[in-house]
Amino acid sequence: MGKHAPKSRKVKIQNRLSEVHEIELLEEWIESGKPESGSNPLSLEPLPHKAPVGRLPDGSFSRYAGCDRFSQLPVSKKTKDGLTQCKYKTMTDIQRASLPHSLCGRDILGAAKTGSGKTLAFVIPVLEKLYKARWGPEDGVGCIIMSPTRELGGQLFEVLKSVGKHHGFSAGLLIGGRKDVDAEKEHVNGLNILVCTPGRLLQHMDETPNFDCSQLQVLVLDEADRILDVGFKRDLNAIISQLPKHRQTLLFSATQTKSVQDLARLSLKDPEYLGVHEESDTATPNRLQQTAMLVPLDKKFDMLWSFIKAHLNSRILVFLSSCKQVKFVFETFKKLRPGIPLKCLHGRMKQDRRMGIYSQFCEQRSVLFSTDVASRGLDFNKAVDWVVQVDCPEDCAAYIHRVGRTARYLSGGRSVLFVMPSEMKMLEKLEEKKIPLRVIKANEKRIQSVSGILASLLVKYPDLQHLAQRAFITYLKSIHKQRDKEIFDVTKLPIDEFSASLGLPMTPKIRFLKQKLKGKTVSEALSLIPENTSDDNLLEFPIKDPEFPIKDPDAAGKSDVEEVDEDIFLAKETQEGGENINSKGDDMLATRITKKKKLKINVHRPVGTRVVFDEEGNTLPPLARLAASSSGADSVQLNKEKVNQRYAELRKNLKMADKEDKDLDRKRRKEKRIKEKMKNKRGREEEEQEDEELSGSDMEIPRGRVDKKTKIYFDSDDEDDKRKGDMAKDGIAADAISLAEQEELALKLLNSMHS
Ligand SMILES: Nc1ncnc2c1ncn2[C@@H]1O[C@H](COP(=O)(O)OP(=O)(O)OP(=O)(O)O)[C@@H](O)[C@H]1O
Repeated sequence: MGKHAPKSRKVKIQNRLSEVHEIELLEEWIESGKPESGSNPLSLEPLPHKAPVGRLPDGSFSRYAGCDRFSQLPVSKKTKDGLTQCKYKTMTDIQRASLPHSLCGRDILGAAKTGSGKTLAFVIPVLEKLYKARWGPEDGVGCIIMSPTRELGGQLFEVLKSVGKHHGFSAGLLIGGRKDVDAEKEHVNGLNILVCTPGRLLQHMDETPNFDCSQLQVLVLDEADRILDVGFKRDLNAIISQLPKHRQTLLFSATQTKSVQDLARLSLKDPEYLGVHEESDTATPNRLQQTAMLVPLDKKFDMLWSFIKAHLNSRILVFLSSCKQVKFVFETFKKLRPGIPLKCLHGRMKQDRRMGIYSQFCEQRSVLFSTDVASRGLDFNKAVDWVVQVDCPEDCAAYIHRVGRTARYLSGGRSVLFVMPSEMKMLEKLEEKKIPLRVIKANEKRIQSVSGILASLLVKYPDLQHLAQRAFITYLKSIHKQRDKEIFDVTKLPIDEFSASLGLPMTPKIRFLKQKLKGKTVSEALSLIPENTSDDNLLEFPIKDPEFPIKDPDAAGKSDVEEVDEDIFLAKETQEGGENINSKGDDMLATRITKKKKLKINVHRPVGTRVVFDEEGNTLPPLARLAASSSGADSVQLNKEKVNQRYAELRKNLKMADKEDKDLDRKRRKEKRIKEKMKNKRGREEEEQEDEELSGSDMEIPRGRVDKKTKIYFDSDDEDDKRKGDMAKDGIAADAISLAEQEELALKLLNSMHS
C-alpha cells in the first residue's frame, strides 16, 4: 500500500530485524493482557493518558483492554503512524470494545450504531494480523473484506489505504461494474488484501486461473447481516466453501445477525459478541432528530418538492424504492429547477458515474435521490443534513441504515419519514426497536402541488411519460413484493390518484396483479375476483350453457367425461339428420374432442343440440339411443350395420379434420410466438430490468440471479406452457394481456418499425 524509495540491502536487513523484534514484543504484550473471553473491555477504566505504554521497567506490559487511545494499543508503529496521520487518536466505543479481542485473534460479532467507527474496528486487526504473520507478496491473499455494495467497497478501500499506507501490503478493490476485469485477473493473485463485493469475488474464484485463497488469514464481512441475507446466500455459500476454515472472522453491522445458522455457515469459533449500544435507550445515534409525517401516496411528490424548496441550503439524501422512481423524480424535478443542484444514484448507473456522483454529493450542498444503494455504510463526509425517506423502508433495519447516513461520529443530523395511512404499523414497529420518532404534521399552507406541472411536462416530453409509467409500475411492484404484509398492502393504495400525481393522463395497466385497475383501487378490483380462485382461472371464467348444467370437472368420473363426448357427438348427428357430418362445425367438434379440459365441462356443445334422457333422467349413451329409436330386432341389426358404417366414415373424417386442425393450430401458435417475441423484446427487457432494480441491483447483483433471468425464447408449445407456469409462480399473469391486445400491440410495433 505504501510507496517506498529503493533501499540498500543493509537498511532492508536492519528494518527486517527491527520488525521481527517489534512483532515479538507485540505478541508478548498481547498475550500478557488478553481480556477474558466474553468480557466487554468497555467496562474497564481507561488508562490515564500519560501512563507509560508497552513494556514497563519491571518487565511487565501496560494494560490495553479498556484503554481509550490508539497509542495505548499493542499495534505496530506502521499502523499507529497511519492512524495519527488520519487524525485518529481516541477510540470510539466499538473500537475500544472489540480491538482488544480482535488483536488476540478472536472471531468477532460487532454491533454498534451507524457512524460509530466500525470500519477501523476491522481495518486495524487486518493490518496487524498480516503484519505479525510477516505476510509478503509471494504469500498471496491473506485477507478478504466483503461489502454488499460497490460504493461501500470503494470507501472501505480508501480507509484501508490511508490507515495502512506505511505497510507494504498490496491491496485491490474488486467490485462489479468495472470493465477491467481481465487486467484484474492478471494481478489478483499477487494481492494480499482484497476489498470486494461477493459477486466479483466469486467471479474471480470461478474464472481466474490459479486464484487461490487457501492461505486466508482473516475474513471480514462489513454489513454482515446484509451479506448473510438471502440475496447473497448462494454467492456467499460458494465463496465460503473455497476458504480455509482455520482463519479469523470479523463480522460488523449496525443491525447484527445472531442467527446460529449464519454463524455456523461461517464456521465461527466461539465469537465474541460485542453489541456496544445494546444498553442504549435508542438504536439510532443520539444526535439524530427523527420525525415522521403522514403523507398519502398521491401527495408524496408535492410534499417532497415542498420540502426541497424549504431547505435549499442543505445537503439532502432522499430515498425512493426503485431506480425508476429515482430517475423519474430526478428528471422531472430537474426540469422544474428547484434552486439547488440535484443528483441521482441507483444500481443501473455506470460504476464510474456512481462513484463520481457519490464524491460530488460529499462536497456540495445538493439533493441526492437514491435507492437503497446508498443506504448502508456510506460516510458522506459526515455532512448529510437531512435524510428523507419518501418510500417506506422494507423493515426497521433498513430504516436504521438509511437514517444512519446522517448524524455520523460526533455530528448531528435530521431525518423525516413519509408514512402512508396504510403503513402506520411501521411506526409501532420502529418504536418497538427503540427508535425515537416524533410524528409531525406538515404545514398545509406551505405545500406546493406539482402534479399539474408534472402532467404538462409529460405532455411536452414523451420520454418522461414512459418513465412515469415505469415508475408507477415499479413502485406498486415493490410494495407487492414486500415481505411484511402488515405494513405493505398494495390493495389499500389509491391507484388512480397516484397515477395522476405522477402527471399521467391515464392509469397504466398493472399486469402483475392481472387486473385492469382503471377507475378502481386495487382493493376494489381484487374484490371482483371470487375467493379461492386460482391465478390461472382469473381470466377464464367458465361460460355457462343455460340449457345444460356444467358438470364439476373434479367431481366427474371418467365415464362422465366420455358420456359428455358422445353426447355432443350424437346430438350433432341427430341434428344433421345423420348425414352431413363432415361440415365446418364438425371440424371444430373434432378438435374439441381432443381437448380434454374443454370436454370435461362440455361448455362448447353446439347450440341447438339435444340430449336424450331415459325414464330415470339419465342421459342415454349414443348406441342405446339408436337402439331405442328402432322398434324390432331386424331394425336393430340394420341399424348396427348402419352405425358401424357411419362410425368408420366418421373416424376417417375426424382424422382428416384433426390433422387440418392441428396444422391450423400450429400455424396460429407460430404467429403468436413471433408477435410475442417482438413484444417481449421491449416489454420483457424492461420488466427484467425493473425486477433487478427492485431487488438485487441496489446492492451488488448476486450472479446466480442474473443468470436465472437471462432471456429464454420459447420455441415449442411445451416451453410456452412452462413459461406460463414460471410466470404464475412469480405472481405474474402470463395471460394478463389478451391475445387480441397482444396482436394489437404487435401491429402497433410493426407499424412503428416501418414508419
Ligand atoms: N476513533 C475515531 N476518531 C475520529 N473519527 C472516527 C473514529 N472512528 C471513526 N471515525 C469517523 O467516524 C465516521 C464513521 O465511521 P464508520 O464509517 O467507520 O462508521 P460505521 O460504524 O461503520 O457506520 P455504518 O454503520 O453506517 O457503516 C467516519 O467519518 C470515520 O472517519
